[in-house]
Amino acid sequence: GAKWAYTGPHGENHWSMHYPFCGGSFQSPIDIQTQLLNFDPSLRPIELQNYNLSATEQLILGNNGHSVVLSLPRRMYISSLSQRYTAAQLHLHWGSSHLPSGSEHIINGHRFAAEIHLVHFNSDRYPNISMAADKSDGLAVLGVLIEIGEFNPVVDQFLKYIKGIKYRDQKVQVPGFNIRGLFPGRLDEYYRYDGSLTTPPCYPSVLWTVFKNPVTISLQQFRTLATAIYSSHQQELVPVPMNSNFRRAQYPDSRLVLCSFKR
Ligand SMILES: NS(=O)(=O)c1c(F)c(F)c(S(=O)(=O)CCO)c(N[C@H]2CCCc3ccccc32)c1F
Ligand SMILES: [Zn+2]
Repeated sequence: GAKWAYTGPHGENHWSMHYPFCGGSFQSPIDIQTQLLNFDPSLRPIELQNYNLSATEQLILGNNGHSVVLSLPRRMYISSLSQRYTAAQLHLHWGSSHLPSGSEHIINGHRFAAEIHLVHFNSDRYPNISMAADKSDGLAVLGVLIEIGEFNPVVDQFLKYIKGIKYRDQKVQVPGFNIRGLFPGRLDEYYRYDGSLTTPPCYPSVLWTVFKNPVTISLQQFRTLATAIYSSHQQELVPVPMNSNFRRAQYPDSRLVLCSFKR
């Protein structure tokens, strides 16, 4: 599709020119206002199957010009939703080295340092993610908020290879690891709402789950994430650093944001 960016003439205020859904309803991310949440007792703990990958499994870590993306094997899936949602990839959104504030979802106006998204598609109904991406029940994305603090040894399982994907379209192989370790301890405490892809084509096709409890990465790890990669190709004359790759909060409209926990 047409090229898009987070700043400049192809920045988010221009996305709807080539991607009409970006100007539509049910857009993500949003500012989660905790005093407006609706507790929903039917929201069960998230159950993840086959997330503990062996080191003999090789994953592809890539730079797609918009984010750092880790491919995930299809045997990983979410089993606690009404239909099976099979893993496709995980990617991150972050700030810049002098502004460690780049999560997409914000809580009461507070932006966290970064955010991990694990993208899944409804494999009960669609053969692959491309067929699912524009369907209202097509995708389920799990969001994990990241704040600066203790070093994160699980994030480092892929972050330590980031120097191999400095430029757009570069890829490296990464040994498998326990992807469950990227999540906070409590998979029963989360926010839930109907939203969209946060990048073009912005399809309103995502069942969003954002975990209440953030995880940490160290300031050094954050600086590596925020300074190591470029959204431009290696042969381009002007290297474009990749940082602040987050979309601003969208209008909630009349959407209800549910939560799986009281207080
Ligand atoms: N924040 S977000 O909404 O979760 C989110 C991103 F931010 C993001 F950059 C990507 S992307 O890297 O593919 C860049 C352009 O879509 C995706 N892609 C998903 C949905 C679109 C179709 C597709 C096809 C194969 C694999 C992944 C995906 C995305 F879902
Ligand atoms: Zn994302």
